[in-house]
Amino acid sequence: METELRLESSLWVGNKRYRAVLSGWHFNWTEVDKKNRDKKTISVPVAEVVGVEEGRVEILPRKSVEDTDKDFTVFYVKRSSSGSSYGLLWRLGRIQFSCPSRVLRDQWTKHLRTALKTHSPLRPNRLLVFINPFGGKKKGRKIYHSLVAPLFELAGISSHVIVTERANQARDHLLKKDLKGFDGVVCVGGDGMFSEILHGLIGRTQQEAGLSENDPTVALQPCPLHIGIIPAGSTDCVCYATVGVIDPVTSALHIIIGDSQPLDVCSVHQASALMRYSVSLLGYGFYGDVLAESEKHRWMGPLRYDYSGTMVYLSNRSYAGIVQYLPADPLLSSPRDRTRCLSGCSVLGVSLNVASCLSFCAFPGEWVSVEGRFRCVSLTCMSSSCPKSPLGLSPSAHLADGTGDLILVWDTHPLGFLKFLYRHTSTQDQFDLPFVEVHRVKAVRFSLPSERDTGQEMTNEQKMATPFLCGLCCSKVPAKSVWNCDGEILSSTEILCRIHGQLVRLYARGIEEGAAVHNCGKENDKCQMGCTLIK
Ligand SMILES: CCCCCCCCCCCCC/C=C/[C@@H](O)[C@H](COP(=O)(O)O)NC(=O)CCCCC
Ligand SMILES: Nc1ncnc2c1ncn2[C@@H]1O[C@H](COP(=O)(O)OP(=O)(O)O)[C@@H](O)[C@H]1O
Ligand SMILES: [Ca+2]
Repeated sequence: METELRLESSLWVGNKRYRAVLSGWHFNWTEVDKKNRDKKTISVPVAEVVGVEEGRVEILPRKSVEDTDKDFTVFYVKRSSSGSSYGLLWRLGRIQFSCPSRVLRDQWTKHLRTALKTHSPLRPNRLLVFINPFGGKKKGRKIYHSLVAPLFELAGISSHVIVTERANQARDHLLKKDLKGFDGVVCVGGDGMFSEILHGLIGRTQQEAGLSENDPTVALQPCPLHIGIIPAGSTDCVCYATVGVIDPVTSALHIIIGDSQPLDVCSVHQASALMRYSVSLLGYGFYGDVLAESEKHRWMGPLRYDYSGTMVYLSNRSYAGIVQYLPADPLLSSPRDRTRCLSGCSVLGVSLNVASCLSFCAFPGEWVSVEGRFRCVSLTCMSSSCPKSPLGLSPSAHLADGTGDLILVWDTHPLGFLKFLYRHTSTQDQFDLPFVEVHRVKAVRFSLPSERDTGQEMTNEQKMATPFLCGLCCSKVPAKSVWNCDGEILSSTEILCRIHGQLVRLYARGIEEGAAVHNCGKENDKCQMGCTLIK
């Protein structure tokens, strides 16, 4: 049995005396003062101690060390509300203690360091860091060197940094180079950069396990290395949906303390070839068109999505398609149950087993099939919340339950579609519209109806409702859209998608919410459930 590391003594902070206690999972200190009648204690979980240094140490604005005999400095995670976002910002807290003797100081630093190792086994020692210098507002390098690297250094993490010189360099490195000695891979960039790391690590893991990624029925091997995301992109959806804020310091602290969040991944196949993996948005129709349009305007930076979104909305397109899906167990959860997947969420699941995946061919009866014209067809393994849409594409989706949410938006009047889109920016239910359906699924297949049905002439009504782009200059609606797969355009339209439960792990812990109302009626720190009602 593990022996409890306990240490208790009087310590000084400035000219005030404190009772400091290290016991079990916590380190806390209480001012010993008659005026502190309510005995206000600051308590830090040992797992959230970032580092312990001898002497009086500061790291911001730059590192300074006053090497004294009887002092030690503790750095820890301090939370603050993030204002506009749902999650909490993490900042580096610092406290400098003075001991009556050097012996006691050494005892404190030794005990705290041992406790750290015992209580957070997943803390990384060595990281491989990829920086995309062109992501988002092109600030990746600056963000890493000024905000993240000093924290890694403080925590004793050594990192090998690669600033990418081309697209797919990070993916290729992970597929081919020696990864021995690394505990995790960090990407500094956006969802596209994350996707490179995802493909590199999943591919490498399957190669080493001798599994074929091209076979959609194969049970893929989970990746051993953790992934950390330092947000420096345009949408930063994966970071937002797993941490709750877009903040490099918060993300760096999650990496340092070795937080671990499993994540579902969707594999996308065409015939018997793997096309790509997706974790956030796999979208056909509106989201595919927005991505295709936005690629022409990359020079605009993150604003390209706002511009292209407006243009594509005004082009008023819908597309014919056949969607088949394998529903998940409705007794376990539903995309409309108004729960949210928050830190400590208990809605977990495993991957679709091989037999039920094969049953797509063998037992078509389990699959549901719908056909018609759609504004958009989207599949997401997580909420896909992002700063544009704080509750996301599917607010009750779960990060690690082995399912995805399929959102079908049938063709509708332009104002109806605008209402649907607009609801993503507030807490209004975007699924509570007559032309929208949402299904929790384990697999999806998309195909096109026969050719003569797709190149339809525009009706006069459609022409009137289409004041820009194709409506004014063309007489045909484009026959097909493209798939937006986490920000990459897929080269095929007809695809088979399968959700793999918990295929990768991130240095994150899900969204920590400030003042939330829980299903169990208890407050945040007492709730055992993890899931809360939508605010
Ligand atoms: C009238 C107001 C309309 C607001 C619509 C809001 C809907 C927003 C949902 C966004 C979901 C985003 C899911 C994430 C997608 C990213 O993977 C992808 C690539 O990101 P990056 O690598 O950072 O460039 N981003 C997009 O495809 C952008 C979609 C924007 C749609 C308007
Ligand atoms: N050095 C580079 N030059 C050009 N493209 C790159 C480079 N490094 C990464 N990329 C690619 O840039 C794309 C977008 O990167 P990302 O970091 O997601 O930024 P954004 O969120 O602005 O799209 C990714 O698909 C990635 O493959
Ligand atoms: Ca999921």
